[in-house]
Amino acid sequence: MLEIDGVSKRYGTIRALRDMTFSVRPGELFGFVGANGAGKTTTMRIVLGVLAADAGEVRLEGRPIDAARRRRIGYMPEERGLYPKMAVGEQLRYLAELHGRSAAEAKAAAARWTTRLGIAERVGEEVQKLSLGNQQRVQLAAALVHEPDVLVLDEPFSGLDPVAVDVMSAVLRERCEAGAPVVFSSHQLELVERLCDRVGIVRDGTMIAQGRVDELRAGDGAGATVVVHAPDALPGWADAVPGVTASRVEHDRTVVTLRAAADDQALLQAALATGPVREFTHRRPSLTELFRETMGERTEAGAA
Ligand SMILES: Nc1ncnc2c1ncn2[C@@H]1O[C@H](COP(=O)(O)OP(=O)(O)OP(=O)(O)O)[C@@H](O)[C@H]1O
Repeated sequence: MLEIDGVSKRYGTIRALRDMTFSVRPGELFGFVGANGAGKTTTMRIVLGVLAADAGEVRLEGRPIDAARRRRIGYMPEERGLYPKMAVGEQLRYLAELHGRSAAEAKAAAARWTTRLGIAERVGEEVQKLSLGNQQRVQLAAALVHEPDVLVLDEPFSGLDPVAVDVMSAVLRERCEAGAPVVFSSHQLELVERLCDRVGIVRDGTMIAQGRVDELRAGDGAGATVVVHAPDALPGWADAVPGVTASRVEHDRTVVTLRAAADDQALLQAALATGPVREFTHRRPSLTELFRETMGERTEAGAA
């Protein structure tokens, strides 16, 4: 189990993290989501010891994390940490050896992961000559090549094509099934919803909601999502209706988010006032909708 417990961090006057607390269990895929600047990268850097926390503690298997335990983590940093002029295979073997693998183990692991990640033909090429997506595959191989017990990945899916997304997803799932706690940050919320066992939503350096997506849906602050097909309605017709926190157009429908506990009758009346209403159905909010709702709620709470 990887535990982040009450971690705080300032950069000068900026409070990047405030009492950041969450844990990732063995065999669990944890999605770490939040707006730009929310504190995800800072948290991951502290887990890896690249940055020191001002307060709080990171624990692995119940013990404060130290250099030896950190070597058991596979890390994909946001700034990506490869040597641009080194050949792919050489680099992976070097990184595995740096983490204590023998030369033979390093060679076998480099071959295994480059094959698994579809970059076996690139092993002799300099990293800087690869496309960005392929560099990212090498970066994932670099995080895996020492057979880590834990994975911490900063936006591993950004910039990947759909095939690479599938490969990355399958590899992360496999690592979980092998018992590793895996945490990754992402702005691709559909992907996070599809892939993750649990999700943590971070805002202004603190965790404001965490759990399975269905738990977040059932939470006190979760609103309702209503799909309305009112063909004669003008754009923005739902915006001023009491209880509505967001609305957007999806194909020919309006998808409306209602504040938790808000009544849908005002919305129905507003829809009927525009002309015929062909559909008025509640649907389970997606993680994207829950995220917007959570953010909106906090903004309102913060403004109050
Ligand atoms: N080296 C630094 N010096 C000063 N401020 C920093 C530094 N690194 C991050 N910050 C600030 O700390 C806060 C948290 O940044 P962080 O990079 O952790 O967010 P993030 O959630 O990873 O964002 P993104 O989704 O944009 O990658 C932001 O306000 C950011 O501007």
